[in-house]
Amino acid sequence: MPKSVAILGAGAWGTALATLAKTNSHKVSMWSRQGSQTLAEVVQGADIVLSAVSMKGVRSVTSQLQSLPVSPETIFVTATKGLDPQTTCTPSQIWQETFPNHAVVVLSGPNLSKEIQQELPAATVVASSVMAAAEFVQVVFSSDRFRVYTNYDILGVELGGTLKNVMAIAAGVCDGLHLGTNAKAALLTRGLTEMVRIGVHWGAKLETFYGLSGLGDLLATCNSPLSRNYQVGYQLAVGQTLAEILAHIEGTAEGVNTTQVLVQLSKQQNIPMPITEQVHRLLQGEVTPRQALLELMLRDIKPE
Ligand SMILES: NC(=O)c1ccc[n+]([C@@H]2O[C@H](COP(=O)([O-])OP(=O)(O)OC[C@H]3O[C@@H](n4cnc5c(N)ncnc54)[C@H](O)[C@@H]3O)[C@@H](O)[C@H]2O)c1
Ligand SMILES: O=P(O)(O)OC[C@H](O)CO
Repeated sequence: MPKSVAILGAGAWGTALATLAKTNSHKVSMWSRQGSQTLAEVVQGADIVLSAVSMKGVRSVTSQLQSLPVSPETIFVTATKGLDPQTTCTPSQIWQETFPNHAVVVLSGPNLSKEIQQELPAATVVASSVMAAAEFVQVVFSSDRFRVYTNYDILGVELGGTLKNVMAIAAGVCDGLHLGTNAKAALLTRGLTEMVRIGVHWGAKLETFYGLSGLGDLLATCNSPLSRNYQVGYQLAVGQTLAEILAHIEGTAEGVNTTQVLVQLSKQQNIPMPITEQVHRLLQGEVTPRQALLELMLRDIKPE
């Protein structure tokens, strides 16, 4: 039975998700700031409203939607991977706070949009406290090239996709400096430890970080030149400035803003995040990539 899917944000990810829903014969309408249709027209009668706007647009889009008549049955899906710099909220927290009576679903996983547009196989996770809503979204997007799993742990699924962007910047640096496979394995493993440490402290489930939305997305993003966050790290390592990189990058590298928010929170809450801290200092221009590496290697020795 075809469903009506409204996609907000016509960037790389919104467009790829629209393709997946259309391939399953659903009725898809898209909204973007530059588009010809109004937000009201696009969301009218939608079974699913899926947001793939970048973090900086989430507040503005939710508040525009709040004043529109949206059916109480409509499910909101968020596919944004970031943290709000003003409130440090995750995107799903903003959606749920704006629409407390609606089901909110997080969609997150190892999903490089260019590979999905090339029709390569991929898997993802849809998480919600309302399992019927997660299952509805699962059916709408599942196909022989996109395998969708459900999960109850909204926060864990959302944080996996968000926190790995910081590690992807570090991984790009690692590859740009040609530090080798041993170094990369150490970085990703210790990076995952850091993601787990803060995520579990905030209430996410440990096991979620070892699934598709955690380890899965970490592996995809940290090993692919298609990742914009990886590109930021790689280009810093080969001598470009952050301003030069951001001026030329195609799309959004959420990890730059996420690092800022995370460092602030980890300091306030006294959670050690050494890799994130060095990524932050590098993005601020306080250390060179080689100095950041040395700082990490020369930390006090300790048990694993
Ligand atoms: N591209 C991917 O492979 C991929 C995969 C999974 C998740 N994501 C996540 O999805 C989000 C979007 O990524 P993308 O690659 O599509 O980025 P993009 O830069 O290609 O697109 C971002 C979209 O957000 C919109 N937007 C930004 N600010 C807005 C505002 N104030 N009001 C309304 N719309 C606004 C832009 O117009 C654009 O349509 C990011 O959080 C990203 O981490 C991306
Ligand atoms: O291009 P990136 O770095 O935003 O990564 C895209 C997706 O998050 C990969 O799952």
